[in-house]
Amino acid sequence: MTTTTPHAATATIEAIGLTRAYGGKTVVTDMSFGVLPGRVTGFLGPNGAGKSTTLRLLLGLERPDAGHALINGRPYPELTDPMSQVGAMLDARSFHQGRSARNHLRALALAQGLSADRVEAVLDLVGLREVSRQRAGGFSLGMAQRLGIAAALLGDPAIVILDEPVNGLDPEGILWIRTLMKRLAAEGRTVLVSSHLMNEMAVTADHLLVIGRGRLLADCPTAEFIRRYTDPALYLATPEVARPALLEEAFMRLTAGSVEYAAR
Ligand SMILES: Nc1ncnc2c1ncn2[C@@H]1O[C@H](COP(=O)(O)OP(=O)(O)OP(=O)(O)O)[C@@H](O)[C@H]1O
Repeated sequence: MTTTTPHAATATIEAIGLTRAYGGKTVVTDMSFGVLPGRVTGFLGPNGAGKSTTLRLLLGLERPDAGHALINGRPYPELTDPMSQVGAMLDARSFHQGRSARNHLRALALAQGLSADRVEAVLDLVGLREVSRQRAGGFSLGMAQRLGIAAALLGDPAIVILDEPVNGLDPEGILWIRTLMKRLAAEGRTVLVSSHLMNEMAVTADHLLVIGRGRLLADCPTAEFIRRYTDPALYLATPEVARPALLEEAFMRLTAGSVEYAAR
């Protein structure tokens, strides 16, 4: 494994030896990393690599078999005002299908002691005001993603965790989420986003955590990852401005032995 960034004291998300097994199969193994504020960190891995499981462990939705995870220095269940510290979207469609978008957000705000003003603020932020009285169950995937992000941002958290936020979106939706993630990072927030879309991560993520078969394979800036894992001849032959496009090649080379469902 390559670690070029030491676990700085300012990491707001920390995984320390996280390990999780299902039915005797270990899917996350001794995973340790720190995520820093002020940049977008991409969490990359092939299908089944353990990305979602790791995110659930960070958020206290599952208990690790070994190791632990810290959010702002504390395990998630010990956070006093969790939605104000960390906002997450793990599954865009996890809302009550019959409720309007506004009522869904109001219920979340009420449960967390957040003001109703925050509901209006996030509706504006994600561009759902016009449709906020419509039944969320009838939303398109793009609208559902926006609602999920609105819920994640309800508490104005300094840490934002998004699991595959651009999956299935049209170019306009992808551009919107990309711009939002960069803006949140520029505001000094910690942004951790999982994806298996290389082109997207190449232009969005400043830093990468790459995993394969439940193990951390790389933890370094995106540009360094590309330089390190691309075929050297190809890297040198590629103009600097085009190098983000090499992320896929670098990723494939690094994770070649870690693909769970490869065609043989
Ligand atoms: N609740 C569960 N019970 C049993 N096995 C599980 C459970 N959740 C995940 N797994 C298994 O753990 C492994 C890692 O799954 P996980 O969803 O974390 O990977 P992922 O990297 O997010 O994959 P994808 O990109 O396909 O969503 C997979 O083999 C998956 O089948």
